[in-house]
Order: sequence, then structure tokens, then C-alpha cells
Amino acid sequence: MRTIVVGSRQSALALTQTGHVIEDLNALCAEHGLDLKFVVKKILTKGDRILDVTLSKVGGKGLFVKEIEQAMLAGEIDMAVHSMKDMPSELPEGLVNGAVPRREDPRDCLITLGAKSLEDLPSGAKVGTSSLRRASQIKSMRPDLQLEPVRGNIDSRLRKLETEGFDAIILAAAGLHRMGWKDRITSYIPVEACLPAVGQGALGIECRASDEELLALLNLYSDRDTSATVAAERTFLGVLNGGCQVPIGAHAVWAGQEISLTGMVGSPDGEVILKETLQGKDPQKLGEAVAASLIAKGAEQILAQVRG
Ligand SMILES: NCc1[nH]cc(CCC(=O)O)c1CC(=O)O
Repeated sequence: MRTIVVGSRQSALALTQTGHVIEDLNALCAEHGLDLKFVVKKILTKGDRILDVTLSKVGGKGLFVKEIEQAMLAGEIDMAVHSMKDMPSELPEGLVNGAVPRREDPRDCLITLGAKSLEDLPSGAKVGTSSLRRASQIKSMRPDLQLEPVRGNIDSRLRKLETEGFDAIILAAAGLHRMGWKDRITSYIPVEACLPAVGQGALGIECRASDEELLALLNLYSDRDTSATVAAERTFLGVLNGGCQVPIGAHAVWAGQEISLTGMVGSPDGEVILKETLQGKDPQKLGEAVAASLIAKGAEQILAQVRG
């Protein structure tokens, strides 16, 4: 019997996601007669240590994954579960994304103290989000709202809704669903109104490229439909050279025999929202085509202003 050491960040969401994946993998092992056991090892990442500083100022992609990847390359851990949204586009030599399990709800959602929906919020209401993508799209619908940064893990953001005078905050539905906190959600924001972050709601499972035994199991776990739609979204983001600190959104779904990908680049004030939807069979070509279309509409000028 081999023991697989699963590295995880210490946040409640990371530990919960890791726990869910281990449950699924245990079930798959039982079903396929595989003799593997999983244990969790907590890792403190740079992103967790500086959560209260302005993350975008510290910069650098993959603030949450670097330490985990180093531990994996050193053989201290064997695999790690990441939110696809936080996963850098390039993995270090020797590591691979072994599985993209079936996606959770990709939408953003609103958690309010009183209002029933975004439309229902009074003029001037204070809405918490640190995401330029969310701020841009919400401002374009409701320029009268006051958007303010709110940092921290989802549990501390929910607390801040009450302690820091917000009327509402916006979070990814997937995180709340996984935590079992569905009842905190006031309303879901349709993807047509607010395109999610690339990969939102999806997980990626990283392991060493040489770990054939684990890769065989992860291959059974991976969801082909989610893999392809997330690949289209990530190609789109890669062409625009975006991380999570830029006002870029994308969402891909299967529409019959093809993938339909919508991409968005917006100005932080919400005055310009560029969008394109295209269909295609090849995730890479589709991601590139949607990015090319937005570049033709002026996406690079908007992004250059944001990057400063
Ligand atoms: N940026 C932080 C982050 N990374 C992943 C999730 C949870 C949802 C997901 O899997 O996309 C969240 C919280 C949020 O944005 O509300």
C-alpha cells in the first residue's frame, strides 16, 4: 500500500476542497481495486502570509502555489489540489496537471445584509470585492454603487460583510457550495451579466510528471468536458497575458459538438466592456480566436492602462 501525501494550503476552503478530492479518489481506488492511501500535509504559502496586504501590489503570479510546487519537486508531498483560477499558466519543469475534475457552479454570487439582488441594492450601497473583473462588470450595470476592496479567505470576507459596513459582497459560488454555505448566498449573478474568472469553479490536481501510478488514477478522475472548456478559457487568458489581477473574464461551455467561449476585457470603471463569443472544436484555437478578436477591439490598450 502506497501513501500519497497531499499538500494543502491551510485555508478552510483549501482543506475542504482537498478533503472532497480525497473522498472521490478513495471511491475510485475502491472501484478499480487500487491500493493507495491519502494523507494531508498543510503548507503555509506566501499568499496566505500576506493576505492582509494588498495582494495585487505584491504581485507575482502563483503566490499560493510556489511553496507547494517546491515541496512536490522535493518529494515532501506527492500531489496538490488547486483552484484552477489561482493556478499559473506555466507549471515548473517536472510537474503536470494530472486531472481537472468536473466543474462546480462557475458563477459569482451576491451575499447581502438586506437587499434581495444586485438590482435591489440602493444607490450608493457599499459592495465589497477586490477583483477588478467583478468591479468592472458590476460598475457597468450599476455605476451608482460604491465598490470597495475586501480581502482575506472566504470565511473572513463573510465576517467583514458584517463588521466593516458593507451592504453586500461578491464571492465565487463554488467556494461557498464546497464549504456547505449555500444558504449564505442571496442571489446568483448570471454569467451573461458578470463573466467569471478563467477556470472559476474548477479544480486542478498537480503532481510529478514521473508519478505514473498516481497519474493513472488522476486520469480516471479527470472530466474531459471540463478539461476542454477550462483549456479554452486558459488559452484566452494566456494570449492576453493576464493573471488574476486584471479585468478579464471568460466562460466556456459545450454547445452540441462544439465549445462556445465568451471572453471579456473591461476597464476598471466599467465604462468599456469588450466581449466576444465564438464556437470551435479545438480549445487552443478557440481561446486564441476570442483573444485575437478582443485585441482587434482594443483589449491591449485597456490592459496597458490597468498595468500602468
Ligand atoms: N481568488 C480566490 C479564490 N480562488 C478560488 C475561489 C473559490 C471558487 C473557485 O473555485 O473558483 C476563490 C474565492 C472567491 O473568488 O470567491
